[in-house]
Amino acid sequence: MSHEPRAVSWTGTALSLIDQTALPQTLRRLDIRDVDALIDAIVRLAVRGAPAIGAAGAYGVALAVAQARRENWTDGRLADAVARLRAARPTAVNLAVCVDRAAGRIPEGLDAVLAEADAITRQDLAANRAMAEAGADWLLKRVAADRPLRVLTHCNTGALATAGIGTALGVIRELHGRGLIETVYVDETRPLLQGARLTAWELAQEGIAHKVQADAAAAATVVGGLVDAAIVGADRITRNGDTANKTGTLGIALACAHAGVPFMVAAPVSTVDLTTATGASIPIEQRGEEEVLNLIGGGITAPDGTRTRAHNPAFDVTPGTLITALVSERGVLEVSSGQLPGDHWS
Ligand SMILES: CSC[C@H]1O[C@H](OP(=O)(O)O)[C@H](O)[C@@H]1O
Repeated sequence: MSHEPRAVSWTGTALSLIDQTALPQTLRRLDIRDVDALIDAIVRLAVRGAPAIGAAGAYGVALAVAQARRENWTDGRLADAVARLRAARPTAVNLAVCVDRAAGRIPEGLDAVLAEADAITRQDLAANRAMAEAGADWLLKRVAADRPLRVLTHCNTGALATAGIGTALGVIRELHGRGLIETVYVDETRPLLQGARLTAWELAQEGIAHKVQADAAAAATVVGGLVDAAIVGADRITRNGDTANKTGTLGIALACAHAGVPFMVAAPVSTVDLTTATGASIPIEQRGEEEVLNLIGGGITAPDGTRTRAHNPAFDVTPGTLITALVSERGVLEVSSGQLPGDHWS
């Protein structure tokens, strides 16, 4: 699949986003011309995925600079808009890092900010390609099967979540391109169904065989010998290899460890946070209860009028000790064997 249309693209005067809340039923784009509209799109997951929100955040700084010029903002108002954009979602480190990179160019003017955002996009595109190849090569050597592979993935880590072909889904695309994917087990990824809606949509566009499954089925799929490997993305990776990713990832890693199935994390180095030592310090986004309860009509009301509550952490943290391979554009670290990002990617 050509990864056009891109999840995030700059039109020259506005930020054009695929509205991921409308997929798979409708492919439509949002024309974003101001910072608050972009913050809303990020919070609603109209644009989502660590590298994609990083790129969107960088172009969002350009929107803020253009808006400041149009509306005669003070420097303080511009700084406040940038700070709100940077904080739109707390877990994916890419958003803060990319907003900081673009904001650092503000003194040079709008063109310099746009140039930084373009560089971020180009770097992610190249990183996707490099990690797809490195991840596929490592996996094929590790599994050493003389047949196409059966893999499991969680959430969406494809062209919709990045500037390129994807992270974990990029590895899967590379394997498919070599004729080495038998099927992909796609976790639906409750409550927002990024797997069932977005990953299935991306795989279907390219004729990559896949089966959507309930998140609750993932452990038995792994332990039952139905997959050769699990490949997931990341939102923040700390110095010791602990990795925050979509909620449900930890359970897959535990099942893989129990079953001796390779567990691979694919992420660009822009997702590695070398300022944070362990996963205990990663801020985990807590999202609205309605996202969990909507499926059952908003929840149950007890006779005394109290209503069902919901617990909705958007991410969980997988210890590096459960990660067989961490692949980025800088190569593969066998984290569970002691190869840590803090030692190798500083
Ligand atoms: C290629 S990073 C994708 C990463 O981001 C997703 O989270 P969200 O859909 O909330 O943005 C998920 O954790 C994926 O692994």
